[in-house]
Amino acid sequence: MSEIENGHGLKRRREAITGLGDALRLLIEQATATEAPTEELLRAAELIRRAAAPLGERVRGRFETAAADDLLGGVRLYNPVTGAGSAFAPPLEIHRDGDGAVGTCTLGRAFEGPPSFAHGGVSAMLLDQMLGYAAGAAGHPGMTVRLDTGYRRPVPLYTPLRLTARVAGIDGRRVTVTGTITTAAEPGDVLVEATGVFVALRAEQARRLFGPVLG
Ligand SMILES: CCCCCCCCCCCCCC(=O)SCCNC(=O)CCNC(=O)[C@H](O)C(C)(C)COP(=O)(O)OP(=O)(O)OC[C@H]1O[C@@H](n2cnc3c(N)ncnc32)[C@H](O)[C@@H]1OP(=O)(O)O
Repeated sequence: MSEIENGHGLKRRREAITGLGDALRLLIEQATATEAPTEELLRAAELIRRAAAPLGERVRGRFETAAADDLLGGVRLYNPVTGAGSAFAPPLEIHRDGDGAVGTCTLGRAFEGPPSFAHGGVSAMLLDQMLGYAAGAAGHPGMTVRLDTGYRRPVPLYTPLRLTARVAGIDGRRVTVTGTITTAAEPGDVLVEATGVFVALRAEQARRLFGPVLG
């Protein structure tokens, strides 16, 4: 019997995944910001390789969902933007807000593009997720077919950010969603704005793209 077949086991595993994600994010932040002696870097690399080895002993294949995830219930612990278990995710926390969505996150050194500011691709990634969430929350989930981003001011690192998204229009299978990034302290001062187009998949497209995953 799988160790997570009862509810308690699942809760414990999700907490463990979140704990591992937190540790990995700390590692990435420290490893990116460090000016420690070279010997320390060599020692850390060896320790990290040793820590990674047992995790690699049982892994899932490309089309297998994580045992702790609930794909149809929207639980994606390794999503690279929102996933608590993802070393790569800030993670961005998103909530519904009226007819739209609001998100919060703080970006560390690993997301740096121009010195002391976020990489533009990172802003686009955050907004893609925000806009996709707002489309889904409005009952029109789809895949991104277009994402236009306008960079008005650089996005500062180590600063709490606020992101917004709301559906601007629906045209058949196409949903247009707009969104912004500001700092939490100055929500009226838009740093990045985006407009995305999301397309609802036809049944045949969903089968072709996700059949191997959904089974
Ligand atoms: C609380 C609930 C929460 C929910 C949470 C969810 C969070 C999830 C957040 C996830 C967020 C992250 C999300 C991600 O990261 S999604 C990952 C990134 N996106 C992709 O990989 C999508 C790749 N594209 C495709 O596979 C195809 O284009 C698909 C299959 C989507 C459509 O197939 P196809 O291309 O063959 O099209 P169609 O014949 O079916 O027709 C479709 C309609 O769309 C129009 N069209 C096409 N392209 C464009 C374009 N560039 N600009 C404007 N319109 C375009 C097209 O003209 C047609 O319109 P119409 O002629 O019918 O009027």
